[in-house]
Amino acid sequence: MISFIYFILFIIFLYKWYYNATSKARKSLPPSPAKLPVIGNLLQLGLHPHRSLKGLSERYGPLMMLHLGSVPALIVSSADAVREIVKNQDLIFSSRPKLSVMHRIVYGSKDIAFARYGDHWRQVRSIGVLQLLSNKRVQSYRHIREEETSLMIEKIRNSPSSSMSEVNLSNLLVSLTNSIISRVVLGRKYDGGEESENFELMLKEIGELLVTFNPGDYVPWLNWINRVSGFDARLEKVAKSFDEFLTRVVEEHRSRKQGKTDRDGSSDEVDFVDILLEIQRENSSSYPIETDTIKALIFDMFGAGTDTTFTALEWTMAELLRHPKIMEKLQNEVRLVAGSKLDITEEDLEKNKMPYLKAVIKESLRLHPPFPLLLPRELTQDTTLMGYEVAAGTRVMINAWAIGRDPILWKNPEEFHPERFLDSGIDFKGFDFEFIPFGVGRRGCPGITFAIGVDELALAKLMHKFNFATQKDLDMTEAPGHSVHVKFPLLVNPIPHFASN
Ligand code: HEM
Repeated sequence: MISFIYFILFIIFLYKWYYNATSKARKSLPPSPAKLPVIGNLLQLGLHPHRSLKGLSERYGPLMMLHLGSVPALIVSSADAVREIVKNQDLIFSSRPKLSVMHRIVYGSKDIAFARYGDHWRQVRSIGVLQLLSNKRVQSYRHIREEETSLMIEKIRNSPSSSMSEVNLSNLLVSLTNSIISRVVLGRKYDGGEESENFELMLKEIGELLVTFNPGDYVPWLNWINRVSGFDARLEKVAKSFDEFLTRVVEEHRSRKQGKTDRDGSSDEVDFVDILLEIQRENSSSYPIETDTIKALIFDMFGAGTDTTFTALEWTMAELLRHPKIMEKLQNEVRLVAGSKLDITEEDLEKNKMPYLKAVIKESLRLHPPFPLLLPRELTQDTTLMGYEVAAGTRVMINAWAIGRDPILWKNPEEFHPERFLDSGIDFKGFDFEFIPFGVGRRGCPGITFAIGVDELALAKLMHKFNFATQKDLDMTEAPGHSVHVKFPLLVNPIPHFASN
């Protein structure tokens, strides 16, 4: 009998010990919503993951762990957690996961945006920051921004429907950003003709593949679905066409350098392809740059640069159309600076001559960051973050959209109120963790100067030249996707402003 009692006591002891040990371990993991077998929390992401994740983080906290199929994902939804990452652990949070579509398109992640952290990324990032996107280089393309924005104004003015019915402003903004990036990167525009149509179709197809749910990225043994559904075949086809296009672009630039051909209608200025080929020719670095890397970098400039720059402008215009008083205040500022001049130039934007314009763009980026979840990161080492243990290999998603609407950080966060940025000193360069539309740390966006240069000038010119009938009930529904657009194109009624025309 006594041995039986000892046996029971021993079992109770074992149970208590096991319970304590496991609950201790459980306590140190970030909280997690319940998950389904195989697919984990994938269904909980919904069509607009930034919104669903904000809802979940209000229940589970600013650091939570989800399981996207078999991929563990840490969701970061507070400025404090971002501060802790950037200040103390940036290095181990600076890699990217392998995403199959991008990996195939950019030659096995040889670009900047999707390269894993390491020597290759350091090399291409420094080329991007120092050679392609430096302030000086961006400044040298000023005439392209001025010409293309003037062309957009002309198109609106000459549009047959102008002042009578609707102009599709979204299309014009896409075409503006595409034209600027094409001229800067490739040396010429692709507008009109078969080549341009193919180019646009390729970009569209890649965009569609990127937003198509890819089960193999989350549950590797479901990879076969992509083969059966035709997804893999589509990806192969567009990757091949894009490679053929980029090969032609590179060859054209090489032979032009050797004096073999003249480019029709293009200027002699140096574009990004010229710069990259020059770096390859010089071969001065210890890390020679392959032609595939050049092609991957060209893709990056389009992939990371066009959609985002256009989306930021589109949301800004959408908010202005809904807020007539704010639009009027902005028009007054721009028209006052322009004075009797017929055209706004970049000089008019220098030295903070248009503080309200800057505040309007910031406020729009706060409410509508084009990449609401930034770009995904991957943790390279086991770590402890704010008391929670997180394992190497965990995907990290930072909800910039939720942070920009956090009521603890922002007064009336859902309101479009640009005045909050006047005299506040808060900027988007990655040092103010409550406002991070361009990301943070080592992997933060290197294209800020480029993007803001285009957006400020385009917005100032639109405000200078036109009045727009306001649309208080404008549909602000978001389209699903990695970069989040207004779902329906902006149709506007521009009325030329007499004094500035
Ligand atoms: C309003 C416009 C833009 C927005 C909102 C934006 C936003 C972002 C964000 C959120 C990231 C990820 C940052 C992170 O992981 O912390 C990023 C990365 C990047 N962006 Fe931008 N971007 C814009 C325009 C541009 C432009 C115009 C270019 C180039 C022409 C560009 C090139 C890149 C590149 C190369 C990366 C990858 C950086 C890396 O992984 O090291 N972006 N951008």
